[in-house]
Amino acid sequence: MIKVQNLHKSYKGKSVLRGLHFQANQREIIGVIGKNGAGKSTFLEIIMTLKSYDKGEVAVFDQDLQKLSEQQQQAIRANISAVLQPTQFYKNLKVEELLRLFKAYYRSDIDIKQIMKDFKLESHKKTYFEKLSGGWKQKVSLAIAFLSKPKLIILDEPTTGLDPHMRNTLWAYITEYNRKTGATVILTTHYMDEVETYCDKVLLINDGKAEIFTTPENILALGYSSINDFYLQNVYETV
Ligand SMILES: Nc1ncnc2c1ncn2[C@@H]1O[C@H](COP(=O)(O)OP(=O)(O)OP(=O)(O)O)[C@@H](O)[C@H]1O
Repeated sequence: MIKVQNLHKSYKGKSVLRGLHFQANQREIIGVIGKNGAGKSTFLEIIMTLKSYDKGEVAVFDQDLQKLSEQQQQAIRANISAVLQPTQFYKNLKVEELLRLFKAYYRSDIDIKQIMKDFKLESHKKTYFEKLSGGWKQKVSLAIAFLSKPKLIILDEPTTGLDPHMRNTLWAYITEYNRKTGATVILTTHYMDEVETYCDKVLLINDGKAEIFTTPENILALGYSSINDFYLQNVYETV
């Protein structure tokens, strides 16, 4: 699905990624972790073809991103979905209307009633998006992301700000969607319990590189009591 070799990216001389290696196969759920500012979002945006990079190779669906025309990049984007940042555009629409709009946009055959049930959105289906709390907005954005039936789904901190029930609902949907469709899911998170419970692999970005890229089981087999314990012992706090 994705192969990244020796990826380098800097912003105005500030080096963020410095030789990152990564690979994602079909059906994998991969958690990307690392300190604030480690470069996780930058990495996801590069894979999504939203950001350029300075050096290295990034292949998505077997195609080298740097060799693609704008049109070919569009074709790749059609198979990727991401959590959309809510914009002004959402403001004057009710939850159900928004979902119907995106269903039409993606020409999706997903049943709106079903997706509202899966994400437990029914009680707010007639609420205007702008009136929802932050967590509910996040949940609706996630439901929209799944509407396009992507082969690759990229989620930047999808559970930040969600209460435990909402986190549970979201993870139930991610794992079920992954099981049913074989889609690959790559997400960033600061919750190490999510990595331990739900992810097939974990990528720790530290000093611009993949400090670790393996299964949570392999990390625990090294003797750590949890992924959180591993993180705290290996990633030094920025002071
Ligand atoms: N457009 C930009 N221009 C300049 N610097 C940027 C830009 N985007 C990100 N950066 C810098 O690059 C570094 C990595 O940012 P990035 O958002 O990728 O980190 P992150 O790991 O996702 O952080 P967090 O966990 O806080 O969300 C940070 O120091 C950030 O300030």
